[in-house]
Amino acid sequence: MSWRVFPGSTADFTMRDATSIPSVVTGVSENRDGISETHQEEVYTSPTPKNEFPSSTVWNDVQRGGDRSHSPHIHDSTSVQQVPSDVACLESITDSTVNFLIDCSLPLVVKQMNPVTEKLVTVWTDKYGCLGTVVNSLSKKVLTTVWGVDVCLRLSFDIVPRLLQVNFFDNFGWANQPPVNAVKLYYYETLLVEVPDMHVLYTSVSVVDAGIDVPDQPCDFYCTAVVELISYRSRLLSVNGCGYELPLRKRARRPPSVEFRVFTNTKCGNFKMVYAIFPKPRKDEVRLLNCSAVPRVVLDDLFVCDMEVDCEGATDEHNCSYSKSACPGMIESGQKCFSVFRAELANWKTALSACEKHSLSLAMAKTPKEWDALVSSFNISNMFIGLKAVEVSGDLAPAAGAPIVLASAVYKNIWRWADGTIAYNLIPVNQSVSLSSCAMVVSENPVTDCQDGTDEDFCVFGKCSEYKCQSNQCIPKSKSCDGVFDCIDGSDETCQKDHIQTHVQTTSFTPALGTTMSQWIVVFLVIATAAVVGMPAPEPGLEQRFLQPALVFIKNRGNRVSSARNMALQNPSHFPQSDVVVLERGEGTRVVVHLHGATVISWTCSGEEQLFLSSTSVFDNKKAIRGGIPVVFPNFGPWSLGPQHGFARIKRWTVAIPPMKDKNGDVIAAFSLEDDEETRGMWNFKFKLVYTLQLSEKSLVSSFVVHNTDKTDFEFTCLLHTYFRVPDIANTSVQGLKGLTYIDKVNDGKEFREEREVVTLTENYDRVYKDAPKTVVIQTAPTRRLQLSTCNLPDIVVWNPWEDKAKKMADFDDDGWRHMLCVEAGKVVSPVVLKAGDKFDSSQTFTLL
Ligand SMILES: O=P(O)(O)OC[C@H]1O[C@H](O)[C@H](O)[C@@H](O)[C@@H]1O
Repeated sequence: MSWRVFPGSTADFTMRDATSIPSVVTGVSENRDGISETHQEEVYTSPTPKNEFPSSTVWNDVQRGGDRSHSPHIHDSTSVQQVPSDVACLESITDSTVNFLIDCSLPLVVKQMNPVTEKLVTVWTDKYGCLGTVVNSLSKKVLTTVWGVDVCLRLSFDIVPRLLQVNFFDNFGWANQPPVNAVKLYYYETLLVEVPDMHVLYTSVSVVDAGIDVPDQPCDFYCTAVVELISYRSRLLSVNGCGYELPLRKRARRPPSVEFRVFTNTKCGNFKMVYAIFPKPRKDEVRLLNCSAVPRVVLDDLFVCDMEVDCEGATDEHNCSYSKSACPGMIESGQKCFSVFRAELANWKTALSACEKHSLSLAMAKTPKEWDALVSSFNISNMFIGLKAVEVSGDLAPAAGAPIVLASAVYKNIWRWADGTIAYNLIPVNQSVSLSSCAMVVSENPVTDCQDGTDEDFCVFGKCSEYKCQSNQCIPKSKSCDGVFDCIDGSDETCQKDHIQTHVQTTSFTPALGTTMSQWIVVFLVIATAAVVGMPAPEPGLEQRFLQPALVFIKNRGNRVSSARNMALQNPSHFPQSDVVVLERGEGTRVVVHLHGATVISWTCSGEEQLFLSSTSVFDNKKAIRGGIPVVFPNFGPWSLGPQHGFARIKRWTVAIPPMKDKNGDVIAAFSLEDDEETRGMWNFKFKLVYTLQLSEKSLVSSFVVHNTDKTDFEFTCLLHTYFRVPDIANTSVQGLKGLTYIDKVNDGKEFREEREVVTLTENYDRVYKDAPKTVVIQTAPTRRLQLSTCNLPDIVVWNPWEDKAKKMADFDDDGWRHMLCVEAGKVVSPVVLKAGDKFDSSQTFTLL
């Protein structure tokens, strides 16, 4: 059976409440040949249309990661909408495929086969919001959501099995198949994403095993593909970093599309496919994407910590494991910092101008050694290099058969390194390449001897009389704090002018002094294939070989450093400067506090992040932050007077003591919260909370003090709700709880005695351990242990929602439960009774062992 709705078709579509019970009605439509056919359709009718669509739980699910502030509504359930006469919204429906075109200015109604009942399910959009959702009528699960603003996008699907979650927005989306009971559930599935002309599709596919590995064949893999659809004739699909055949196929049709297919014979577990479509940059352009509107689930998969700057402000490369503190957001190698940009560069000149546009210099190599060092350092087989062009005389011409493809045919030059060695394995300078990037040196110790121009061919540092970024890049003053990221590390938009002024030094980044770059020619080589796994450590002695800033290269999109997942969000530059306070101890040790709830959102110790922060956490200064260390006060758990866990975590705190270093280099800061009309509306007492953080080399002390500033006594419970970041929940444990009585909140609050020395978690876990010892030890990774010492916080809650509950939480990553463990010290079993005028002191100390 196939369907097509023509302009003015007689087929009608009933708007209905998806939560009501469907009835089956017969409808009329026309098939591809224009012949009327009758069909059965599930129609939902509801006398009282609801405002939620289709139900809050499902809607929240769809919302995950998206920043969709307005909530969709459903039309009058009784109204009948017709496809407008001037647009054919619905292209075709076959028994296996629905194709629909969304025009955002018009209401849209389409239909889809219900794969289970094989009856049609009506699909509708919000009238002018261009929202469409396909709901599986049996499971009530949203299968598809389309959302457009002014882009029309065509999507088509094969039959979508119930367990496939598909979230398509106008230019990004994701589909994933969640594992059920840790058993793989595969169908033959195809998703087609059609990409408009002059756009680039970024996509990634990951297959994560659902717990059952075939021996010797671990299933997990992660691939990122950048698919350029320049011409529909081109069959090239650029897929890098995959040791497996990627189930992606480019279709030679117009408009170009990419097919993602999972085969039933795949032995592994669930999969995820994420895509984003962006306009293709012009050839001479390094275009950074405005990632602020891209959901985190998409960002994480496609861009974060892949050693390549994709987003404005380089927010995707902040706080990555490869980046040392000397190179914020950049790759450090040989005492230099590199940023790699994706660009549509055809030749050296466009690379150079693209680099200059970012106030950076094109990196160059002078010797084969530098070349080798860079190749090995970045684990890339081919790159662009800088060479000197020298007039050739006959006897210097390359020997016959030498593996040299020289541009000399064009320029009558031969290419040599600065030390005179002939450069081999080159391709002609005028060879155009379709996909490339440039690396730029943006930070280095000042090369002062270069400034007189006598001894160096290249010098990338000069005076910065303008605005100096924290990354040492020099940009025009007018570009700082103008709402646009110009510094690689985004530091020009933190607007800490005073602070930064004091750091402006006499060196910065301007192109060559003394010698112009035009004396050199850079040849672009195209990467064939390479897999980059993490960031290789620089070779010993590398710095000596880097006499000069190195070179320009293109980089494939390598495997992601999974441990860096989501960590970009824990970088303070993600937030308005007024919202976060940073306790910076140096050497990669710092704490970031969001003033919303005085929530510690990051604690890095020697560069290693200790805290989990959900990538779908909402930062709207209203909702509690999901992760870090929220402060729970004056009530732990559900509260009849106000929100769960009280109001402290959702109030804006004041900075009582800004970050200050003591003589040991430790950093202290304090935050306070006092009662106001809103708090008294829930809990009618006057109070003052003082929350002090002290960051040492290996420890973080959080002291929590409650002052009763009221004339009457009050009672409260409180807790520091720490989310630890763990590579794998399976490898975590808590020691020191043996013999304690615990309240099992997932078992009707019954009490049990903990018999285990080493408490591990294998399921939804929500236990309140009463009267815990002052010290427990938390194993957050096989090689990472922390000690938790408490004072006046006698109870310890151990919590992990596990898979099902995590999925139901809108602000929790689907697989976030694997990567977090909450160990929460508090006073929750019995309340603190605090007399008028009195104070309650408590603290917790985490020390890395
Ligand atoms: O979702 P939230 O309100 O942040 O609460 C998260 C969790 O906090 C604590 O660990 C409680 O013991 C749990 O019962 C609760 O689910």
